[in-house]
Amino acid sequence: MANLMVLQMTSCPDVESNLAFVESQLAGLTVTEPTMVVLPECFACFGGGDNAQANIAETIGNGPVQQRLAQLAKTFGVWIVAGSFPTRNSFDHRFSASCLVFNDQGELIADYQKIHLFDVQVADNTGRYAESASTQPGNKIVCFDSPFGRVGVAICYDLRFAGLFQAMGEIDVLVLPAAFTAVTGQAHWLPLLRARAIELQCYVAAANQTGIHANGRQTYGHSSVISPWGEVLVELPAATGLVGTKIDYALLADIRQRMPVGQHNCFRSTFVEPR
Ligand SMILES: O=C(O)CNC(=O)[C@H](CS)NC(=O)CCC(=O)C(=O)O
Repeated sequence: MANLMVLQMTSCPDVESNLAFVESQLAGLTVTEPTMVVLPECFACFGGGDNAQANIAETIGNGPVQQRLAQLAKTFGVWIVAGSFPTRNSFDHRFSASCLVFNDQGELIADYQKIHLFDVQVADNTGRYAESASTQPGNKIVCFDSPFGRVGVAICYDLRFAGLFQAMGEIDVLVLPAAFTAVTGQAHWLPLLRARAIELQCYVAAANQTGIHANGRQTYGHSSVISPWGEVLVELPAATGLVGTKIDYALLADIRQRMPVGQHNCFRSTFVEPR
């Protein structure tokens, strides 16, 4: 058996207080089987503007926040899917929105850079979002094998682009850190999550930001874990905290055996090797 958990946060610009919150939540867990905890987008720093993020950017595999996450994963014996965190490289002045995956030994075993950037006008008090001004888009699809099965990674706005998920091939779990806005989340968050779960016949573990942030932005909350049949198994509407559920591998196999959409799919990806 294995557990999938999502941590809902109201992250602020202060890194230490956000990390302290993550730590306090993990400290409350009793871990007796493999457990994966998904943190939201910008878990370490949110609402402080692009400069605040640029200031804490680290190179992948190196830096104080990554060290802290590795130590938390090891101490509490959980896999951590560390939302998005700004990472730096030498070929672009902008940072990448990276999702960093640590195993329960504290090893960094995957990193994904958000591909679709939120350059969108929303009918809220922010209005115009221009993520690509500060963020460099990623260009590689990331899936990895784990005690939870094969896991695909996407971040927030990526959720809207079905082609990305079709290209992943067969996965058992989709992890999705997000900072979905209150306005767009109300309209689209759960239907999109459920659609991805139904189409891919996989669990979806989606961790969102919630509430009102330092810059006045409001995020939607409703972090949830969805079953491969598209049911919302657990959901946290507005509060911060952890929720989760066990993965039922017999259910996964049964759904795919009865309705083998992966095999019937005439548009199946040739991009990723079949497992
Ligand atoms: O910029 C930051 O500070 C952190 N990044 C975010 O909050 C990102 C980009 S602005 N948010 C989204 O992608 C929301 C997507 C969304 O809400 C939708 O697809 O409807």
